[in-house]
Amino acid sequence: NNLPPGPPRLPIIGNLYQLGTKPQRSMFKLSEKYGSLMSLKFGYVSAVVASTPDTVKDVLKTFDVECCSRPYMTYPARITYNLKDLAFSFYSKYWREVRKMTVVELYTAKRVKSFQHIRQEEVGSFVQFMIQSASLERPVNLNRKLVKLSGSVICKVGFGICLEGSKLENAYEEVIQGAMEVLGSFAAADYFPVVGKIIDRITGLHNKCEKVFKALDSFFDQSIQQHLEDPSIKDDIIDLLLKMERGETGLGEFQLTRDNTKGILLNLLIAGVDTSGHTVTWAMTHLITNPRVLKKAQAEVREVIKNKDTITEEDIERLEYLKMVIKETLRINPLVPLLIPREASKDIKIGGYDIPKKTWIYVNIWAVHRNPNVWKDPEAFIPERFMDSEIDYKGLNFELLPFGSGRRMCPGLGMGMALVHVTLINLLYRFDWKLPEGMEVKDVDLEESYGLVSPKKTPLLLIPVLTQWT
Ligand code: HEM
Repeated sequence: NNLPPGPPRLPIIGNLYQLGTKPQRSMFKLSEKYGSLMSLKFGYVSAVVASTPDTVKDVLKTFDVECCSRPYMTYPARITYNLKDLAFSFYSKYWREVRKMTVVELYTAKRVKSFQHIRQEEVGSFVQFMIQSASLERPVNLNRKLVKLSGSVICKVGFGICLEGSKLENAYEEVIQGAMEVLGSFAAADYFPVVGKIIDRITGLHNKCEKVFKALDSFFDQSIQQHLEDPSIKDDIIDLLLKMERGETGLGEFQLTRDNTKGILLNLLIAGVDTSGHTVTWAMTHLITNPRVLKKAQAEVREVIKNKDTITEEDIERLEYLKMVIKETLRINPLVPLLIPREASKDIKIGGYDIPKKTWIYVNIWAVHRNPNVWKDPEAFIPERFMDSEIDYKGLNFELLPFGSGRRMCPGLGMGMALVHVTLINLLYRFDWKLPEGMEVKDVDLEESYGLVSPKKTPLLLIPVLTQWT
């Protein structure tokens, strides 16, 4: 075969030793030397990595059908009730039915709009918390508070229950973060048959997966039980899934079981929570370290919103600079830097190279978003680069793909971005921000941690300051 070039590999482990703790960065560096389509070997798994807009376009557009399945991954399979979900299941009739159903039930613009009052309510309580912290001049851990905010919204939208008082209330952060680590891990079990499972037991990955699975499972049981006991909770996604289980309505040719219901719910919880919350944390991190941008964004928000008591999602449209700030945040810190791995479902040829069937395909959008041929001074946070630019994140511009593109593109874009915008508007409109005593801008680090998502590694601590707009 004429495979894409790649770095030399060690016997047995292949290139695994080169991934380090931040695979997106290591792969980016390697691609600068070995090319925009690069071969890697992880144990017995052959993989390719696409790292530039052109090669990514080949994978996500030209060969979307051939590249949109997912490989079988041991721990995602366990957490998703053996691939009964949307994000990790193979490209199949089942996936198509679940995607169609969840898009209609949750992700259309109309549905997203219908959940506006929930976002409004939850952001309202979040603002109240900030006001208290501001009056006590107490630093707030924004990572934690923002993930909790998106968790509260998702619990109400998807599960019809309050996060507070639920089985996840106290373990919430730990469970979601653990799930992301397990889902994004380069697990030995996937690359070394038999012995890999033993390695994962030694490293603790197996146990972590079991712990996370049990916590999530009992949360799903609780939400489902609540629906079964209280007939007044109806017309939400759980209600529909339960009707499908009972055969009152169908999902194509499929008869749903409780595991299908839980698998589908899992995506909603996991995909919806970390992503939106951490995107706002990254935006605030870049704003506090770029006072010029913070000032400009605040001035715009305050000018447009003026003295309105309630900030609505209709206000977003008029906030041109804020939208650029968010785009720039998603460019520098795409929350899912390698997307979710794909697998070639047949032999294909990309850029003259052979990609054999069953090859795992990684799309390194972290690298795409730093491509020097597209982005001048790529590490600098400059929202103005989007001024007079057509580039958007909706999957049509292969230079900016925080939500992916093609058949597997994130269906939750609208829901996620509505929360990101409305939260950020509130934070900028109502408060000024300062660093905790003794800290300076240069002390705020920009290091990300790696899992399926890449949040800021050390929490962002900021003190909200009351203003005339609070
Ligand atoms: C800022 C917020 C978000 C970002 C940056 C984001 C990003 C992504 C990315 C990059 C993917 C993988 C696409 C691929 O593999 O090609 C994805 C998949 C997915 N996302 Fe999102 N997401 C966000 C919010 C949400 C929300 C709020 C939900 C649901 C409530 C959601 C549900 C999903 C699902 C179900 C998938 C799997 C789709 C499939 O494989 O068919 N996402 N997301």
